[in-house]
Amino acid sequence: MSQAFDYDLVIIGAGVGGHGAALHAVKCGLKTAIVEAGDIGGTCVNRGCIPSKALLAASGRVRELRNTHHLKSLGIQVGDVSFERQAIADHAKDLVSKIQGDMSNSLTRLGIDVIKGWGKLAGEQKVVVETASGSQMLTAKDVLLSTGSVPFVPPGIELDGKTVFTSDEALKLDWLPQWIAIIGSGYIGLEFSDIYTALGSEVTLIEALDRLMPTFDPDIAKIAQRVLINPRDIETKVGAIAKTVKPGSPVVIELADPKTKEVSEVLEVDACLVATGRIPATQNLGLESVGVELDRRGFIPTDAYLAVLRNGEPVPHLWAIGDAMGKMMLAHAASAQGVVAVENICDRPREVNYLSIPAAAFTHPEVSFVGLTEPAAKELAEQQGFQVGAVRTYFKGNSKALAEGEVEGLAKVIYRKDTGEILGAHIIGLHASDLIQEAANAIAQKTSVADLSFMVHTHPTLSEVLDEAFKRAEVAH
Ligand SMILES: Cc1cc2nc3c(=O)[nH]c(=O)nc-3n(C[C@H](O)[C@H](O)[C@H](O)COP(=O)(O)OP(=O)(O)OC[C@H]3O[C@@H](n4cnc5c(N)ncnc54)[C@H](O)[C@@H]3O)c2cc1C
Ligand SMILES: NC(=O)c1ccc[n+]([C@@H]2O[C@H](COP(=O)([O-])OP(=O)(O)OC[C@H]3O[C@@H](n4cnc5c(N)ncnc54)[C@H](O)[C@@H]3O)[C@@H](O)[C@H]2O)c1
Repeated sequence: MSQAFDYDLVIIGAGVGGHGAALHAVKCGLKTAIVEAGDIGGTCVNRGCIPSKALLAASGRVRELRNTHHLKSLGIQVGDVSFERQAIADHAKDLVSKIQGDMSNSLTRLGIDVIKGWGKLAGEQKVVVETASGSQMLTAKDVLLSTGSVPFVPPGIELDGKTVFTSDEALKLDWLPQWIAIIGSGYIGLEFSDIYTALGSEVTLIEALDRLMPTFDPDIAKIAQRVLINPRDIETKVGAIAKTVKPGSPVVIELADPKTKEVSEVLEVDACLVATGRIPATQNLGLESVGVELDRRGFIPTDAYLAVLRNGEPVPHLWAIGDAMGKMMLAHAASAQGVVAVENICDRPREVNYLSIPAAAFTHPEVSFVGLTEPAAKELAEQQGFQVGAVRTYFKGNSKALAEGEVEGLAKVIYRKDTGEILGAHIIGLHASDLIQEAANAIAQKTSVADLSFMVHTHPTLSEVLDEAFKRAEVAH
């Protein structure tokens, strides 16, 4: 370490992004400190991935055990299935404390200084931390910003945290409303529709765009509508914005046309979950002390190497990752960026390949994807002059899915017909979130579908759904 600085690296924000960066920094021999104003683990561990997956796991079991038709087809009968709301909530809470504790221990075990307080830049290579016992100035050769994001609440929507709330409160599962409106059909809207309907609530899903799940590949969205929405107690309002939401009993929601803003309908429900996206937590970070301006949407501007930009040029020794820079708001994207930023700090230039980063919605069944949708792949093909192939394989033709009696599902692989390179893969079906990894690795390594078709998959497994797609792809020789 250079003697001129307190640390080689100071990281502001100990979410999964900051944590991943800190662990890699130690591996690279950097003397590291991490500053955290709230709970170690940030959104993902405390108010995101972890508690939501715990609620999905428990509510998913309730759904499964109440599906007498499915159980009967396997020769099983069960009596009445009941659950304790508070016990399910405690499962999520306990998991959060366990993982938060494990993360804190991993930092201290590796000799990383954890400084509790609000961190902000105080000029180049300087961070000031407002701690409970006063302010502390730190100097560092490099500074990494990983301050994450918070829920976005559109104007006109009033939160009270009890009847109108965001995922921050919903994850506590303090009560189960009989009728809940969920605004937004993105990841949070979809996962919470799964949780609430499994536990017996009626859901009204409100989406501003003209189709539900607007970011999914159209074929997948169609099946998702058929298996995740239609058979459940979910009413949908598509092409409608929640213009105003007033908390209380009942919660009153004015729906309006997104273009004219004219009120078209008024709903009275027991509760409302606002799941309309997230905004970066980038205020009061002292960015002005180094002359950096946030972009139009409040994200920290960065280049491909994750260096923070000032008037389009990298600021020396200042880096940003994760939800705060907003390239892909996912936990594993944030930690991958953390590793890449540290590599760049160590003068080993590296970029993140976003096309190979998979994403999943952990509904029942799950939805996952990596790379481009078919319309996006076709657009690229037109620009670059190549042909796109798309193969679809169905879970109903897979022995393992048949044995499980879980046959709803589709895998779709989109590829270049000339090179066989995979451009995108999309799956809906049992364990889709695990299955997508093979396609993600293939994209990262540019493996052709022709080569993948020779790789041997265990029989009988769900992985054969993708195997069949690789074998059916037609690549020019
Ligand atoms: C309900 C929900 C479910 C989700 N599920 C998934 C999922 O299944 N899979 C997935 O990949 N992603 C999921 N996400 C997204 C995921 O949580 C985020 O992408 C991820 O947490 C981003 O990590 P980060 O490190 O960039 O930021 P964060 O996790 O938000 O961490 C930032 C940290 O910085 C701290 N901080 C901020 N400013 C300062 C400051 N000035 N000084 C000191 N500390 C500061 C904050 O307190 C926070 O702890 C989910 C999100 C939500 C809301
Ligand atoms: N499984 C996962 O990986 C997972 C799970 C949950 C959250 N997340 C992350 O958290 C972030 C936030 O999730 P999210 O679901 O809130 O955001 P999102 O951006 O995925 O979806 C928000 C949806 O709300 C709609 N919308 C916005 N304003 C509206 C309005 N006024 N009325 C009606 N509809 C409106 C949008 O059109 C969009 O479809 C995402 O970026 C996601 O990456 C990931």
